[in-house]
Order: sequence, then structure tokens, then C-alpha cells
Amino acid sequence: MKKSNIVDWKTITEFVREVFIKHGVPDEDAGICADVLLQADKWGIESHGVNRLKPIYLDRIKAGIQNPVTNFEVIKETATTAVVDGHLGMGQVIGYKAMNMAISKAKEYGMGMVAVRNSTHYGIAGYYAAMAVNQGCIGITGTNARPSIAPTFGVENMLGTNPLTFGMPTDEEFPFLLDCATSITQRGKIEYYARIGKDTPEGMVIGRDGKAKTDSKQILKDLDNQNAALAPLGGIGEELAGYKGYGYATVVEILSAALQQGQFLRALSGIDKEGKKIPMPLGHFFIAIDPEAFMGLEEFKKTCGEILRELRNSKKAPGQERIYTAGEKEHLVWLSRKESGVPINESVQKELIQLRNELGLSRYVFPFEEN
Ligand SMILES: NC(=O)c1ccc[n+]([C@@H]2O[C@H](COP(=O)([O-])OP(=O)(O)OC[C@H]3O[C@@H](n4cnc5c(N)ncnc54)[C@H](O)[C@@H]3O)[C@@H](O)[C@H]2O)c1
Ligand SMILES: O=C(O)C[C@H](O)C(=O)O
Repeated sequence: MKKSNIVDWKTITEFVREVFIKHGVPDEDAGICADVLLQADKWGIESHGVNRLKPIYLDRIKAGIQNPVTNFEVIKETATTAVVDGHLGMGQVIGYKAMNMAISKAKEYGMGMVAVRNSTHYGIAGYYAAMAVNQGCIGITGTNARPSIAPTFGVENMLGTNPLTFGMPTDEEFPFLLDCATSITQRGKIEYYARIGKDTPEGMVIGRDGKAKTDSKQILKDLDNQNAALAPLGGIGEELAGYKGYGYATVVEILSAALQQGQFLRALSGIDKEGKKIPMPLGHFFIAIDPEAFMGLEEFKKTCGEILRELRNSKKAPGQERIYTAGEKEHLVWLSRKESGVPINESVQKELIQLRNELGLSRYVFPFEEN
């Protein structure tokens, strides 16, 4: 077998699924968790893919701060809304079920919204928005997260990197899918930089002294010790309108916590006064809107497509050959990876081999191993 850092989709999906099962996640749920995790890699979002299998999900299950078995409890419901308690189960399973609930309500009543409490990290927000799009709906979702972003004029990491994510069906091959944090960068990207030995670009992270921080490994420690904070979208201070990112991160924090009366801001640090790891009961929200309840799905798709095409066809900046719309680059990455698989960096390769050996999954031989 020729050595390669690329693992085909079937192998990596089965492996990740089995690893979740070995950690106590029931079969069907393990399939959902693997699907959400690997969708990140399919779209080229390395920060939230297989990179995070061990450090986020397995380590948290092992530390007893996240339950492998998900108890999805609907605690309040109307025709168009619901509040769900996830009981610290698997965030991906909770997110999947909650968005499905919002979609069913939208299909029946035009709109549906589900607020979730006591959840855990749900991975890429775009997965859930895309679920709605695949059912012919507009999908909107957000989540709070452990404290990372400093408010404008502050240096304390207070807000999560809080993605605010929108998916829209169009008449094109791929949807409009705007899926990003409300900070310039997010923790997963800094983790990825640390894995591949890269500094974090200046302007994304500040220390308590207000000065830039760029050492990726150190930033991750400092975020936990409250000695670093991420800049909101727009950056530090008011000059490039960082208060807009700060404002949107706050919107996500409010919608994630206040509708379901859950924890927020520093209460989600996941670390107690003695430095011990504790659960971070996260909140999410999921909204589905059925364009059929307005002027019709086909009409919506057509107008949406026209807007996107007009944007892409507008005049390019000097030296630029192409204008993209949100979701397009991810679609292109998928097309380029579809037949091959996921590239795995050396640091993650070691983790996968170690997991395989520890869990007795000897039937998996990865293409990056020595023969
Ligand atoms: N669960 C959590 O707590 C959490 C928190 C933060 C982020 N995340 C996830 O992390 C992932 C990455 O977030 P990020 O902030 O690093 O995203 P990012 O900065 O890479 O931005 C990605 C978005 O920008 C669009 N985009 C990129 N280049 C573009 C261009 N030239 N023109 C038009 N659109 C363009 C992409 O299509 C995509 O929608 C997301 O999936 C997000 O949901 C999760
Ligand atoms: O890591 C987190 O706590 C949230 C998010 O996934 C991020 O990468 O910032």
C-alpha cells in the first residue's frame, strides 16, 4: 500500500463511528456524531473535523463532563416552538434532533424555533442550517461556547466564539451557507495552528495588557487562564467596527441562553476555582422557515440564486479572478475531496493510531502508517 495522508471517507467514517461507540455512544447516535464531525472535513473546515475527535468529545466523555448517552427531553412545546433539555448528552445528537423538530414545525406552520439547554459542543453550526436547506427551508442556528471573545474596550474573555449561521436554498448546485464565528478566528483554528506549528496572525488575540498574542500553543493555555481573549469580528477597539462583532456575539449569547434560562458567559468556562474540569452546559437555538408559507420555495430559490449570481458577476478587485458567495468554497472543497478522502495531519495521525491501538480496532490500517 502506498503511504498517504489521505484516508477515504468510508474508512474514516466507520472508524470515528466505532470510536464513539467504544466510548459509550449508542450506535445510531454515534452515526450522527461521526456525520457532523466529518462534514466539517468534507467542507474543508479542518478546525472542527477529525482534529477534534479526541480533544473535545472523547476527552470530555472520559472526564465525565459530557454524557455519551443523550436524553433529549422536550420540557415545553407549542405548535411553533419548543424548549429542550439535552442533559449534557452529545451536542451533535441534540442539535440534529432539535433542528429536525424546528423543520417539522416549519413544514406545518411556516416557522419553527427550538431553544436548547444543558447541551454540549455541537460542532459546525452549518451542519444544522444545511439540514433545513436540504428540506427546502431556510435554516438559522447559533450556540454559545466557552468564554473566548472580549467585549469592545475589554480584555477579559467573556463571550463564546458564538457562530451565527444561515443557510438558504437556491436554484444552484450548492446553497448559500454562511457559517462562521462572531470572532475573527475561533479556538479550533488556533488549535489547528498549534498542531501544525503555525503562529496565530496578529490582531486576532489580545492579552490582559492589550498587546497582541501570536504563539498558538500559549494562546490556548492563556484562554483557559483568562490571560488572553479573542477579538470580535471587526477587531480590537472601534476603528474597524469591532463593536459589530461584539454585538452579534452578544445576540447569539442572549438567544442561546435567555430563551431556555441557561448558563452564559463565564459560567461556561468549564473550569472550577481549583482548576478542575466541570461541565459547560451550553445553549443553542435552531430556526427553520418554510418559504412556501411566503411566496413559494421555487420563487425563493430563484431570487436567492439571482442575488448570488449578480454578486459573483460583479467587478473584481485588481488581481482577483473570482468573487465567491458563502458556502461556495466549502462546496468546491467537497468536490475536490469527494473521490479521495480526508487529509490527516501528522499530529492527528498519531492520535488516530493511538486510539485504534487502545480500543482494539486492529482491523483499521491507515494509509499513513509504515508498512
Ligand atoms: N460550536 C461552536 O461552538 C462553534 C464556535 C465557533 C465556530 N464554530 C464553527 O467553526 C467553523 C468555522 O468558523 P470560522 O469563523 O473559522 O469561519 P471562516 O472564517 O472560515 O468563515 C467561513 C464562512 O465564510 C465563507 N467565506 C469564506 N471565504 C469567503 C469569500 N471569499 N467570499 C464569501 N464567503 C466566504 C464561507 O463560505 C463560510 O460560510 C464554522 O463551521 C462554525 O460553525 C463552531
Ligand atoms: O472551542 C470552543 O469552545 C468553541 C468553538 O468550537 C471554537 O472553536 O471556538
